[in-house]
Order: sequence, then C-alpha cells, then structure tokens
Amino acid sequence: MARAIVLMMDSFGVGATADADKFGDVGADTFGSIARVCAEGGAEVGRSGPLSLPNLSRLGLARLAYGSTGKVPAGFNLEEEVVGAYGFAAELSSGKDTPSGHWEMAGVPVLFDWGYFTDKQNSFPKELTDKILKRAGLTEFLGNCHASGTVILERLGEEHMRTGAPIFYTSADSVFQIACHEETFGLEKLYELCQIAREELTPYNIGRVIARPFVGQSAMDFARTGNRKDYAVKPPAPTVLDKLAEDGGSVISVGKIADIYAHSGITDMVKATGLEALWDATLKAVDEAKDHSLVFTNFVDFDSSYGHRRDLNGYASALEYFDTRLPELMERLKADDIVIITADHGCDPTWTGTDHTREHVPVILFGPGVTPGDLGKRDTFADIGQSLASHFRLTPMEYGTSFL
Ligand SMILES: O=P(O)(O)O[C@H]1O[C@H](CO)[C@@H](O)[C@H]1O
Ligand SMILES: [Mn+2]
Ligand SMILES: [Mn+2]
Repeated sequence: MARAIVLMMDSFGVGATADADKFGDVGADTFGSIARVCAEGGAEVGRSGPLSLPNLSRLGLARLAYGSTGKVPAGFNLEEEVVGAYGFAAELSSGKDTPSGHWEMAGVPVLFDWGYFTDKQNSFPKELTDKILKRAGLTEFLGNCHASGTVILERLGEEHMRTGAPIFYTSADSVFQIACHEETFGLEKLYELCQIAREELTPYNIGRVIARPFVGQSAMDFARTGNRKDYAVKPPAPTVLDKLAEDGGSVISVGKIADIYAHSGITDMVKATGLEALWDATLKAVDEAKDHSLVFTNFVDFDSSYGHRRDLNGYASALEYFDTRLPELMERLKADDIVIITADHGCDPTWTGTDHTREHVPVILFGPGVTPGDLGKRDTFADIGQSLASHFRLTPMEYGTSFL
C-alpha cells in the first residue's frame, strides 16, 4: 500500500499554452517572468538577486520550463543533475480558473462552459441580486463590478462599514465574491449570505461563490483574513479523490482543497493560513497519514497574495520560502510514497489586469522509488489523476495517461 502527497502551488504557471490566444495570454509566463525580473535586479525587497530555488531546480523545474517555453529561465541552467521526474501539462478544460484546474488534475476536466458575468460594470442581473438581498433580509449592496479584491476594499470598505451593505464583485473567472467586515457585519452572517448566493446562482452556472471577510478600521488598514471560504459546485463526475475515499483510503485536505472539491471525496480536513502554516500542516499530515492516503495541499498565497496583486517581489520571496521547506518533506518519505508538485493555472505578476493567465503547469514527481527523467509535455492535467489512480491501484479514470 502506498501514499501520495500533492503540493498544489496555486497559480505557478510555467509558460503560455498553445491556446493562450483565446484568453489574451500569449507570452504570459509566471515562472519565467519572475525569474527574469529577479535576475535584472528588479525584486530587491526582503530578498535579492536571481531567483534561488535550489530544491525545485534539482527536481527538474528549469528543464520543464525550458520544455514549455523553449527558453532557459534567467538565473537557471539545464546542466545540473536532476533527481526528479519532470514535465509540463496543458489544460483541456475550457476555463483558467481554480476549480477547473483542480478537478482536471483529479481526472475530471471541465469540458462545458461556465457562466460568467462579463460586464465590467453593473455586472449582476438585478433579478439575481434582488433575490439574494430579499432572502438575506438586506436592502442594498455595493460593488456590482469586476474588481481586484484589495482595491475594492479601499474604495468601498468604509461605506460598507457605515451602511452594512455587502460588497458584491466578480472577475474574469466564473465567480461571485462577497466582501464584508468580519466584526461590523459578522463572519457567520457573511457565510449565510454566501450560502444564499450559492443557491440563487445555480441557474447562472457560476463555479464559485467566495466569502471575502476583512478586518481593519479604515481604507488605510483593511486586511483580508484567513476566514475566506469558497463555495464551489460539485465536480461533474467522480474524481480520483472520490475513488480513493470509496476504496477505504484517506484524502486529507490541507488548506482550501476541500472547498474547491465541494468536500466531495474528502475524508479529513486541516485548515491553515499562510505558506508557513500550510507547510507545517502538510508535514504533520504526512507524519500521521496511514497507507492508502493522499495528502493534498493548496498553497493559495502564490495566487491570492502575490499573483492577483501583481506583486512580483512577494511572489519571488514566497517561492524561495517554499523551496526551503522541501527537504523536510523529502526526509519524511517512506519507500512507496510519491510526491507530485503542480499548479492549477498561471497568474503572471507582470501581466496586464489582475486575472489568471492560461499557462502550462509544472508536473514534478519524486519519491524514493521514482526514476528521474523527462515526462515531456502532458496534454491534460488529468495525467496526474490517472497516475494517482494507478499509484493507489484504483480503476482507471476516464481521462489522462499515467506517467507512472
Ligand atoms: O482579487 P481577488 O479578490 O483576490 O479575487 C481573485 O480571486 C479569485 C479566485 O482566484 C479570482 O476570481 C479573482 O477575482
Ligand atoms: Mn487557483
Ligand atoms: Mn486566483
């Protein structure tokens, strides 16, 4: 019996996909852009010089990025010995959103089109917001537009505190986001409002409602908290998580994984906020996980704190921190364990706007029994789900080719 650990680096893309033109993302390259700006000396706050990721490099990160883009990321080389199996994967799903990426890597690509609120202003139908407000016992709301979640707090957070009107906003993703002050509005009240919105959004085919609680006194110091909660719909078919749980295995969610799969196929759940706490929780879960377990962690900060914020310096520091924790995982592995490092989409911090970017994701595989080498280009993230199915000796998934 075996175990698997999946480290999901949210938004860590490694170069635009062949279909990036459909998304306005030709040339986007989250990893490559960060490496370039660091090597140029453009990310010197709290860190310095070329991007330093010695452990990810040894596992094959630079080589797979070269495979994806045809360029060696600045400050990296292809000469050093590689101890992991490495490749990069394109996305079959129609969107570049978080649930699509996660479901596809668990073997279930999203082949239908999500609903989107495409208008940048007056984004939501009045009929929808009227229903949500009425059921929640509220009379007005703020926002009704596409926005960056931190910018909209600066703009409307104080008015929200004064009036008690929730802030509704969206983005290029299939999302309906609600920002409310944790203390003046109340966290439980926000969660109830999100649950109502989730129900009312069913006919609109929207992938996620996201609760965006924040704290602070004024626009000068508003800060979003770790009490963010995602209300996703259920994946359209059983994922490899469902299969493993049904087979008597354990599926241990660390961070927001459980929410992204609408809790389907999750047997255990650990919440943690911030990269350090997510790493600590991951290592603890690995220490405690029995055979036939999957430990699955979403490292959301790359995306929410740095990618969407277009904070390249912060993204670089976070990557360097992530890299320093890898040896602690390596020393804990048992003979049959495998580790997969991947991502769900890109979010290039040098790109225009604040949305995700359509990119290849890294696929890194290592463990005591894994033969190092080139896994090449994978046509779908579902190759990960298929490999997990094979590793856990489950019946094969409908999509994907195992690389094991
Ligand atoms: O700007 P914030 O609130 O972080 O929102 C971003 O996070 C959502 C989920 O990834 C995206 O749809 C984007 O809108
Ligand atoms: Mn994501
Ligand atoms: Mn995101």
